[in-house]
Amino acid sequence: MSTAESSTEKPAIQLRDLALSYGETPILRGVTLDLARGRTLALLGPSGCGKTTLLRLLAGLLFPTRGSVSIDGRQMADAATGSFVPPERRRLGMVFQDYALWPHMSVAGNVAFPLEMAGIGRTEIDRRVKMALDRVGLTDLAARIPGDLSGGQQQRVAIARAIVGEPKLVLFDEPLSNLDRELRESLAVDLAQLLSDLSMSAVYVTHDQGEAFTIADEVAVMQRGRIIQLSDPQSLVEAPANAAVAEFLKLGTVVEAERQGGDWALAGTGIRLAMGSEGPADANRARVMLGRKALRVCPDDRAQASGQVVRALFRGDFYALSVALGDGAERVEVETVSELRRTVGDRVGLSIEPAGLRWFPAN
Ligand SMILES: Nc1ncnc2c1ncn2[C@@H]1O[C@H](COP(=O)(O)OP(=O)(O)OP(=O)(O)O)[C@@H](O)[C@H]1O
Repeated sequence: MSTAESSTEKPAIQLRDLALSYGETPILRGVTLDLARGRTLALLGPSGCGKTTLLRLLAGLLFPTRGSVSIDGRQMADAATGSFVPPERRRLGMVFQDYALWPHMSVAGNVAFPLEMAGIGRTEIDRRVKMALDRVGLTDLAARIPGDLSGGQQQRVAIARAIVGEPKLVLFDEPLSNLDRELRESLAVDLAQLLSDLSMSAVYVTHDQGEAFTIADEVAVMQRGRIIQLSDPQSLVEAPANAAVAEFLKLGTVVEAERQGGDWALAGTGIRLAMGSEGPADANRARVMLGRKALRVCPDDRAQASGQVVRALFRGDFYALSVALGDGAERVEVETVSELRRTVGDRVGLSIEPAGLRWFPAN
């Protein structure tokens, strides 16, 4: 294999058992992953799960308590040997929340800024700025100031500034989180297109799953300092690795199930979910996710369960319903959809589609 060939195979990122603690408190608990070049990885998870900590370890703003970080085949930090490459020598681009553009500087001035800080000569700066603006389609707006640009154009300035130094990896720290939902959704689509056109390797921190699914090739779902699943967006939805992922992604309602007379039923109720052959073998209790397609509102004579509508939201061409099944301590709320209008307090019959259930081991 030639050197050129082998160098193209170096992963953009390699993390090995990466951990970080503050004193006795573990924050990141051993993350191992590879990201291939030109791919975008989203770090997705609830507040406090360690996304920013992982990003800061990649950026070189934190030193790991355990494990190692390599970027583009080069070791950047290794807790075992103490080796450490400082942030300014990691060849990274960063895009922050709200882009952090200088309001008084022109578009070209903003993009030139990191090169000026690095002491690069004027002619070279002009050449690189022109190239970066060209790549993001902003050449004609070089003399404008950020305040005179649309949200999408400002995003492009921030990206041009992040790529002007020809980084090996671009880190995005919740860049859209302070924007309103409509703008966020349209900018996420633009950004996904731009990242794919630029073939950049990127890591994107977000707590918004829609944004992660739009932008990323791979999504790492994090919980309490660990990656609980790393997959492409479609596999995450179709095959959540465990109940925690299914619950975090709100793919449906996860409920307790128990065997009753050989078949599976909603725990504590007589509501039959599946025949014994359709649930997990060798267990008497399990957890099961009732996805929206697992339950259908149907006429009473075909219903396998009935419940009371506790929430009904009109979504344009259907109603999203929350239905309470069972009663007392065993009452559970499940989500379903109905094409016919239903209101709070209505009793509805539900049919259960075993193919729409996803089984997980009991806790
Ligand atoms: N300097 C510090 N000392 C002690 N604990 C810290 C420090 N910095 C962060 N933490 C804790 O580490 C945990 C993970 O923080 P981190 O910022 O990585 O989470 P996050 O997933 O990015 O959350 P968010 O979405 O809210 O930004 C949090 O519980 C936080 O309080």
